[in-house]
Amino acid sequence: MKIFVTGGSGMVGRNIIALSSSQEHEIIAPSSKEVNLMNFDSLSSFIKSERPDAIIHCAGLVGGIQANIKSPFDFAHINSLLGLNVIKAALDNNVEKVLNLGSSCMYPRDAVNPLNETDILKGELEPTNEGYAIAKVLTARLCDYANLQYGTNYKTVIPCNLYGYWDKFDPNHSHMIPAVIRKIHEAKVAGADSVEIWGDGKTRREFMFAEDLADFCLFALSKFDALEQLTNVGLGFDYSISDYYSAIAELVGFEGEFTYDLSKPAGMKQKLVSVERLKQLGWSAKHSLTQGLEKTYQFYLKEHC
Ligand SMILES: NC(=O)c1ccc[n+]([C@@H]2O[C@H](COP(=O)([O-])OP(=O)(O)OC[C@H]3O[C@@H](n4cnc5c(N)ncnc54)[C@H](OP(=O)(O)O)[C@@H]3O)[C@@H](O)[C@H]2O)c1
Ligand SMILES: C[C@@H]1O[C@H](OP(=O)(O)OP(=O)(O)OC[C@H]2O[C@@H](n3cnc4c(=O)[nH]c(N)nc43)[C@H](O)[C@@H]2O)[C@@H](O)[C@H](O)[C@@H]1O
Repeated sequence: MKIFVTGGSGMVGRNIIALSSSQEHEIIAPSSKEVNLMNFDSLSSFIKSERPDAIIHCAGLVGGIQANIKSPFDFAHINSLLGLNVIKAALDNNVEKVLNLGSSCMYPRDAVNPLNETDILKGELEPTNEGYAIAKVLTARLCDYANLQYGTNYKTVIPCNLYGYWDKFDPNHSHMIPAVIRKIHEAKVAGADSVEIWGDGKTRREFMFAEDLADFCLFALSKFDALEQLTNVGLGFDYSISDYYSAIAELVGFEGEFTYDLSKPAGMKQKLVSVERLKQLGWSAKHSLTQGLEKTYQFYLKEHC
């Protein structure tokens, strides 16, 4: 299968490309310099000339809670335009399959956990990432509407939080796990006696190793007709922020104390996605938290230290 991976130089995209090399797929993954997805005409002519069998839409402006709070307009504008362009260009060029990546932040902030795919748009969004969430809902709905109006086969997966190889370790953009790996590593190297936790540590999150999501995306393309319109991709369990800090401190060998900065934003109290549809497909993630953290820390040491 010829697959156009948008966002191929990002964390999820690079994990998909790394995994697909061992399978019989032809992957095309231009960077934004080669094909700027914000430019509809260049995107559409790229698809017209390459004629992919499928698109996995990973491209986006993506970041942690602090990045989303700082740039709500950019997160809404860029992610909406990317979604509009990719789905319209796929439609115009008769691309057979689109696998669109949503995010668990698109669920209502107060929805009962675990979050079901039927909960989308049933309540107010989380203010810290509302712009990004609106863009994600828009793109998912565009896939639904294209299928209704034109009989296409465009589907959306909704991953929980992710971490892993090729993650962002810059604290201005990082999600929690890469930020905490860097923070605790630097504290250990500096001989610091404490590390600060954002919030009270009681917030809960579900983090999946990105290589496992990449494995699911390729699995989903092979079972595309069995896929529902919306499918959560998660672990089925979560941990508190304090649990993550303790697991990373143990991995790094940091024996200091933790302090709590309650002025820091905590976002949604919990974002655990239901894995009922995932179980029906017969897929589950391979890596435990310990295994995923170990691989990510080794990657950080090799690439960033
Ligand atoms: N990371 C998470 O925790 C998480 C959780 C749930 C869902 N997701 C979703 O998974 C997908 C991938 O996330 P990620 O963590 O891999 O993001 P990432 O590492 O930030 O990668 C984003 C990619 O999008 C590309 N991109 C951005 N603007 C572009 C443009 N105008 N034209 C072409 N390419 C453009 C970037 O390419 P350049 O570098 O060339 O600009 C980059 O390769 C996103 O849709 C995200 O919403 C992520
Ligand atoms: C999947 C992503 O989820 C994102 O929300 P969200 O899980 O809160 O994003 P994260 O930045 O991963 O934060 C997760 C939780 O970890 C806490 N946290 C504790 N220490 C730190 C730290 O040092 N750095 C960071 N970054 N967090 C930290 C943070 O307050 C929040 O409650 C959305 O903003 C994105 O748009 C996207 O949807």
